[in-house]
Amino acid sequence: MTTLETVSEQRCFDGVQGFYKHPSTACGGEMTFAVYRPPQALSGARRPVVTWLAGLTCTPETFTIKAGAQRVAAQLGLILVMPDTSPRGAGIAGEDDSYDFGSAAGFYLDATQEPWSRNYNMETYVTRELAEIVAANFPIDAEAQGIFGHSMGGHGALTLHLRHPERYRSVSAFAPVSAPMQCPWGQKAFRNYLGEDRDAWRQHDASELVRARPSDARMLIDQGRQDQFLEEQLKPEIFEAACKEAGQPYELRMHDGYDHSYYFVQTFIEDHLRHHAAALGA
Ligand SMILES: N[C@@H](CCC(=O)N[C@@H](CS)C(=O)NCC(=O)O)C(=O)O
Repeated sequence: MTTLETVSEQRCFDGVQGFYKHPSTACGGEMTFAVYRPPQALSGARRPVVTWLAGLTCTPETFTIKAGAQRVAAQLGLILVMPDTSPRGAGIAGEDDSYDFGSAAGFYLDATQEPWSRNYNMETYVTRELAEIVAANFPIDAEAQGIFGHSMGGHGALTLHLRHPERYRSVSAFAPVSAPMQCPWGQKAFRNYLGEDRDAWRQHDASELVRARPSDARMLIDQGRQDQFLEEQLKPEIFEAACKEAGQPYELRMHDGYDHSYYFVQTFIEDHLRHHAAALGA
């Protein structure tokens, strides 16, 4: 049984916002994550849980502090889980050199290439190791789990839902990296974590995955039209075309004036929380 250390716990909208750390087998070192427990969960009642995957440069604190999600999660009785965006301090040469690869850029996949494969196993970490730790330590309803995220984390939410539809029944994303094989962020990450095999890349590209195995869940995606990464990195039109072709239920909402920041995320976070609560029967 993994030992969980409480870093901090604070009252928030009659629930508890906590930060925790634990030794991780998947990531070969200590990992930190955050959990918000709504008031309904404090008496031990099992509640639906939604995991938030953050983007490049983020930590478990980013969404926790900037998205303003706790007020509505408290109303809806949703437990929120905020993992880190990569292993930390793995000791791999170059891991801290760039903002879009290595530390804070784990891309929610298991690396197959040395030296990254020793620590950078964020898919196993999020979907198995952390999921088990959360289930053992917090009153989640294991049959009611969803996933959402922003940018690199939007990519993670779409791909982890499509790869594990039985675990994550509801899904949504803000400004996701929608076709990573066709953008610089994705190509850099896939080349270094997965090598040159394009078939391996396809298993982690939402636009490729949705064509191969669409899900029954309706995907909610929000995207700002003034997002500085829209054309070069995010490419929602490729994912939209793939969803149409595959018959994947989805709603892509384009918003005038919004950029890539957490001001955009906090504007629409309530819609996403309600989307998950409705899908999970909260
Ligand atoms: N720092 C990068 C941009 C990184 C970035 O925009 N990260 C997004 C996710 S992809 C984010 O949420 N950053 C944290 C924040 O806004 O607090 C740059 O200089 O271009």
